[in-house]
Amino acid sequence: MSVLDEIIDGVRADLAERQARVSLDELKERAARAPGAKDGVAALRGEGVTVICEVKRSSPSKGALAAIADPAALAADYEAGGASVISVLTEGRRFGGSLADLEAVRAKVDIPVLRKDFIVTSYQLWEARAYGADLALLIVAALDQEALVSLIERAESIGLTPLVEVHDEEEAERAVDAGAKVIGVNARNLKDLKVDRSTFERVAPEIPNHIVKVAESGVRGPHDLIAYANAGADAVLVGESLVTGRDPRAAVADLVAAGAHPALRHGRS
Ligand SMILES: O=C(O)c1ccccc1NCC(=O)[C@H](O)[C@H](O)COP(=O)(O)O
Repeated sequence: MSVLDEIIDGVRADLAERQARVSLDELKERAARAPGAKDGVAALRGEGVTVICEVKRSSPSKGALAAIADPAALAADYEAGGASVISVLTEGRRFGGSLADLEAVRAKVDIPVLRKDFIVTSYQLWEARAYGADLALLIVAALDQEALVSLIERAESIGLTPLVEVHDEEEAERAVDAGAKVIGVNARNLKDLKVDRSTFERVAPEIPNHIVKVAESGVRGPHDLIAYANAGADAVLVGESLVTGRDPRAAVADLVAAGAHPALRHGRS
């Protein structure tokens, strides 16, 4: 069984437990009371390369990364450093996240918030909206084409911006065909969990320029952001280097400054 399949098995078990406790109607009522969703596409199409900063406690590839007792305080630091979007990993078993993290972050920051999880049903999209997310991750490798199209449509219909994640050229073609407006190319191979930063350079040409291109994983500092930008990234998504660093706010500010450099715009769409 692949790592992705194992993660999704756990996600489905936890999901069944939540569905038994909270009906879809209750979630929809909660979503109706949530603040209106912010425009994820507009937030990611900034002047320079925009930065998505992740609240990430642990991961299948690295195990424990950071305790993060106060995810909202970390998100506030990210926002103060100039982040455009906060990514909150809500998967509990492997990443140590929760919907409570999402809710706390939403209550603290003004910028859009991404629910980063392994979404396989529309119930999870309603959860995302009910707990204040503005964007939701959809992983092409986890979905057949019919489910991908249907979840993109459902997400957009409830105000969420789908960030559609791909790992190779074939998945990029599926994401484009499905109508994605934001596509993330994840450099972390889901089979062996190794990061190969050249994945973005290889896959990005398959994505038309009207679609926002996000380079995900493996950003250790400004030099990696610059390399992704020169390969055509409009945004980068950063987790590990921020949660393990000493000063997340300063680290984000360094990334944002690098992304705002006028010379980079030549490489961008
Ligand atoms: O991080 C992992 O080990 C991982 C394993 C399996 C599926 C997803 C995984 N990570 C989620 C992410 O996509 C990253 O958290 C995100 O791109 C940030 O990457 P990084 O800056 O390298 O932490």
